[in-house]
Formats: sequence, structure tokens, C-alpha cells
Amino acid sequence: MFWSNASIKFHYSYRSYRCCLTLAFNRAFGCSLSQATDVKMNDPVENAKRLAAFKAVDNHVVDGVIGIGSGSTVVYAVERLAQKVKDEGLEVICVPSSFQAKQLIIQHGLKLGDLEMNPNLKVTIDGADESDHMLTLIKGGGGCLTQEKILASCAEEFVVIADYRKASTHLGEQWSKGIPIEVIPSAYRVVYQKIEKMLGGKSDLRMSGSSKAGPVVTDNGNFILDWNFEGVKDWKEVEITLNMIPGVVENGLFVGMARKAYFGMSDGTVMERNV
Ligand SMILES: O=C[C@H](O)[C@H](O)[C@H](O)COP(=O)(O)O
Repeated sequence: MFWSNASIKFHYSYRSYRCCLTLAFNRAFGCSLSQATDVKMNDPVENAKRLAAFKAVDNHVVDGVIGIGSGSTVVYAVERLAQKVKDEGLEVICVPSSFQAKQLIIQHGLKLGDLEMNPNLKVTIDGADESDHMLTLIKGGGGCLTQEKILASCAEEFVVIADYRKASTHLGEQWSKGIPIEVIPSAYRVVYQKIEKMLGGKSDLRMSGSSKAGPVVTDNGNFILDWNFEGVKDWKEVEITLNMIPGVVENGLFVGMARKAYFGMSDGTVMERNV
């Protein structure tokens, strides 16, 4: 690789900037940069996710089978679970909702289960893209929703963890990317047309971005449509209508499933919502 003088200069000044930052950090807090990974926790959103996740695990996880959702907030829940297994001898079997969740469970040395062996879950802990005041959720922003909904449906308790940006009064207040809908690839076009005809709004086939040409492919080998809804009054009806369209595998509306949510706030507190 050939570097220009300008990029070399930038590289070295960035390195020395990082170095100074590390030293200043170590002096100020008496710990290494690795302990403070961590600097990430200086990010109010990451900190909020972590607070919510830790509190949910502390309040809801007991020995037994636990459903593990997907996304960036769940990372902290798994971290906390692993701590509790190590420090308190908690005995859990973790059932993943995605490839990502499975990797997290394995990386933390937790016991991995599946729905075939462990169909009854004590609790499922999962993130959300948005929640209204009744804990109606939009999920699937990260492409995982079908297994998540299955795990939520198999659990005695379904607990949501999220940061403050996800807590709305009505869906669509903060989340502008629509309702994710997992579809059989060959049917995406007809599903798209039917949704438009039956419910209005517009759908977009979710594309992969720069790392792969073409659409996002889910863990199940399907595509995702993001439906930009308008004027919805009854979310349960919409959830059912979407799932009745041939070719739809599942949609990211979770209606009446969650009874408890923890939202980490920017001031370091955790807001709890129950329904
Ligand atoms: O597809 C992804 C899942 O539904 C996630 O739970 C949701 O997108 C929330 O993810 P995050 O915790 O990263 O905000």
C-alpha cells in the first residue's frame, strides 16, 4: 500500500493523539485503557444500554433456560449473565435468537441450548428499535425478528432492554425506518404490492450496503422489506394482516408480548415500564 505524505502525517499525529489520551486517561483514572474499553461507556447511549441490560438481568434472571435476543444492547445482557454465572454460580442454559446471539453465548463460555431441547424458557431478554407506551415494539432493525418472536412467545416473561432513544409514546415517533418484514425471496415483489394495496404506505427491499451487492439476507435465508406505514390505529390488526400475506415469514411488530421494559437514560438512571 502506498501512503501519501499527508496520510502518513495524519496517521502519526492520530497515533500520538491517542497515546496522549491514553496517558491522560491512565493518570486521571488510575487504570489502563483496556480496563476502560470502556471509553465506550463515556458514550451516553452505550452506557444507557448497559445500565438497562444489567438491571434486567439482575432483576429477572434465575437458574433455568434463558432466551437471548439480538442486537447491540443484548451484548451487555450476555456480559452480565456471564458475570453472574462466574461470581454467583447462576446455572443457565442460553437459547440464541440469531447467529450473533449464538456467537455471544459461545464467546462468554455460557451453556448453549436450543428450542428442541429446551422449549420452555424462564425469561427472554431482548432489545427493541422502538417501544410505545403499551410496550408494542418494532424489532428487526438488525435483520433478526423471526427467531426473536419465537423466543419471546416461549418465555414465561419477555423483558425488553433499550436506551432512551427507543422509548416513545407512539410508534414512529423516533424510529423512521418502518416495520421490518421477513419475506421469502421469490415473493418479495408480490408481498410489497399486497402490503401497499391492503395497508397503504411504501416498502423498501433492505439492501446490504457496501459490503455485499444486493439485498440483506436473514439468518433464515430470506429478504427484509421495511414498510413505511402511515395512519395505523390498531397494531394487532396490522401484525395479523401482514402475517396473512403469503410469502411473509414474520414481521417485526411485537404486540402484547412484553410486560416489562428497562430503558437506560442519559442521566445514568433506568426508567422501567410495565403493562
Ligand atoms: O434485528 C435486531 C433486533 O430486533 C434488535 O433487538 C433490535 O434491532 C434492537 O437492537 P439494538 O439493541 O442494537 O438497538
